[in-house]
Amino acid sequence: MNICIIGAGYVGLTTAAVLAELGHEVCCVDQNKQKIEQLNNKHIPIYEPGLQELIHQNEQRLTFTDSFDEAMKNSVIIICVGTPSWADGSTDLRYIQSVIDDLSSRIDSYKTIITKSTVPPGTNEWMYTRLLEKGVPTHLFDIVANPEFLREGSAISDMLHADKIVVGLRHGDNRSLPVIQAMYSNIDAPYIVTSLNGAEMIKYASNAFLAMKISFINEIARICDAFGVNVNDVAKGIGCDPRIGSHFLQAGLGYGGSCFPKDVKSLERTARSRHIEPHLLQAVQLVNDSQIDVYIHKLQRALDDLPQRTVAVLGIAFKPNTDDTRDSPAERFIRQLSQTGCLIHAYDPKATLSNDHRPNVVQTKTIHEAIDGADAIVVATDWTEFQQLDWAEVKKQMNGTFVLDARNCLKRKEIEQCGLHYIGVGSG
Ligand SMILES: NC(=O)C1=CN([C@@H]2O[C@H](COP(=O)(O)OP(=O)(O)OC[C@H]3O[C@@H](n4cnc5c(N)ncnc54)[C@H](O)[C@@H]3O)[C@@H](O)[C@H]2O)C=CC1
Ligand SMILES: O=C(O)[C@H]1O[C@H](OP(=O)(O)OP(=O)(O)OC[C@H]2O[C@@H](n3ccc(=O)[nH]c3=O)[C@H](O)[C@@H]2O)[C@H](O)[C@@H](O)[C@@H]1O
Repeated sequence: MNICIIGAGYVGLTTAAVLAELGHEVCCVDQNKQKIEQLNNKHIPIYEPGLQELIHQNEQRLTFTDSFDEAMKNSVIIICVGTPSWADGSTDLRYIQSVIDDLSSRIDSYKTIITKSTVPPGTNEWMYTRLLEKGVPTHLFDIVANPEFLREGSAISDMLHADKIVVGLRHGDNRSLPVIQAMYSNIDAPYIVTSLNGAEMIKYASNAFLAMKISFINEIARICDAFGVNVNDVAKGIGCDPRIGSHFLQAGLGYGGSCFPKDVKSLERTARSRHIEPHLLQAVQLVNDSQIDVYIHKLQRALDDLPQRTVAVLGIAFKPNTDDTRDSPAERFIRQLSQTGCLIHAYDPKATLSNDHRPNVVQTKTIHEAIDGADAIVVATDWTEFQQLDWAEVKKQMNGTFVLDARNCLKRKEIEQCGLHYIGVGSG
C-alpha cells in the first residue's frame, strides 16, 4: 500500500516507521524544511527508543519531503499534525485547517484521509464539510477518524502491539474500513468501529480517565502522608481489584507532557460549549496544578534558609525515556523552585532545559556535576539511571543529606541506610 503521512513529529515518524516495517511504501511530508533535511541526512530529530534503528532498517520504503504534490501521489493520507491548546484551553486547529486547505486543491483521484491527530468531537465532520465546500466531489474522498494511543518512550511497541484500533466512519462510508484493515493487517488488535464523533470522544475520554487516575492517587498520597501510610501499599492494594487495575497509580509530581494537560483542558471546553459543567475534569486539573506546591513545601520545611542552598534536580523531561519537555512537571518544579532564589543544578540524560529559566538554574552535563556540593537532591523524573544511584557515593559528593523523591520511585531504606534523609509524599 502507498501511504502519505502529514506531520513528521512523534506520532507521524513512529507511524511512518511502523507502517514501513509492516511492508508499506511510506512518504512522510512536513512543512518544516529543516526537519525534512535532517531526516534525509539520516538524522532523527527526536529521541524515541528504537525509532532511529527502525527508520534505518526500512529506509528503502521510506521517503521524506516538504512537497505536498509529491505526497499526493499516494491514495492513503494520514494526518499527524499537532493540535495544541489556545490560551483558553480550547484546541488550536489551525494546522488541521491548513492541511485540509492544502489537500483540497490537489485531490484528483480517490483518497482515504485518516485523522490520527487528537481532535475535539465534530472536527472530522467539519473537515468533510470543508472539503465539499472547497469543491472536492464526494466520490473522490472519505474521512476516517483513527486516533492514536501510543505513549512516548514506548511508541513503537505500543503501535505494533496496540490493545485496540479505533475507527470512526461517516454514516454510509463503506469504502474506508477495508483500507484501514489492509493497512493494519499485521497488527493483531480488536477493532472498535464507531462514528467520527465517537472515535474522537474515545480518545479524549481515554486520556481524561488516565489523568483522573493520576490525580486520584496524588490526592490519596496527600492523605496517606497525614496518617503515615505508604501510598505504594495503597496503590498495590486497590490495583489488585480488576475493576480498578494497577496501572497509572504512581503518585508523584503530577501528569505532564504534550497531551494529558491539553486534552483534559480541551474536553472541559468541549463540555462547556454544550453547557455541561465538567466538575470531575476540573477537579483532576486542580489536583494536578497544585501538586508542585506539595513538594516545594516539603523542601522548604526540610532546608532552612533555602535561598542560600544548592539543590540538584534530577530530571527535566516530562517522563523517562524521552527528550520531550513539553509541559514537563520537572520543568514546572524547577521554575517554581528557582523563584526561592536557591541555586539549581538540573540534569537529564536526554532532555534540555528550555531557555526561559532564571540565571540561578544551570544544566549540568553529568549527574555527578549536579550532585556535587548539593544540599538536597530532588528526583523529578523517574529515569532508571536515578533509581540505580549508589547512594553511599552520592552522600560523599553532597554537602547536605536530603533526598526528595518527587516520583515515588526510590528505595527509601537503601537511602536511609547510607545516612541520608528520605523525603517523599505518601511514603509512610
Ligand atoms: N506525542 C504523543 O505521544 C501523541 C500525540 N498524539 C496527537 O498526535 C498529534 C501530533 O502530535 P505530535 O506528533 O506529538 O506533534 P509534533 O509537534 O511532534 O509533530 C507535528 C508535526 O506536524 C508538522 N506540521 C504542522 N502543520 C503542518 C502542515 N500544514 N503540513 C505539514 N506538516 C505540518 C510540524 O512541523 C511537526 O513536525 C497531536 O494531535 C497529538 O495530540 C496522539 C497520541 C500520542
Ligand atoms: O495522547 C497522547 O499523547 C498519549 O498520552 C499519554 O502518553 P504520554 O503522554 O506519552 O505518557 P504517559 O506515560 O501517559 O505519562 C503522562 C504523564 O503522566 C505521568 N504519570 C503517568 C503514570 C502514573 O502512574 N503517574 C504519573 O504521574 C507521567 O510521569 C507523565 O508526566 C497516554 O498514555 C497515551 O495513551 C496517549 O496516546
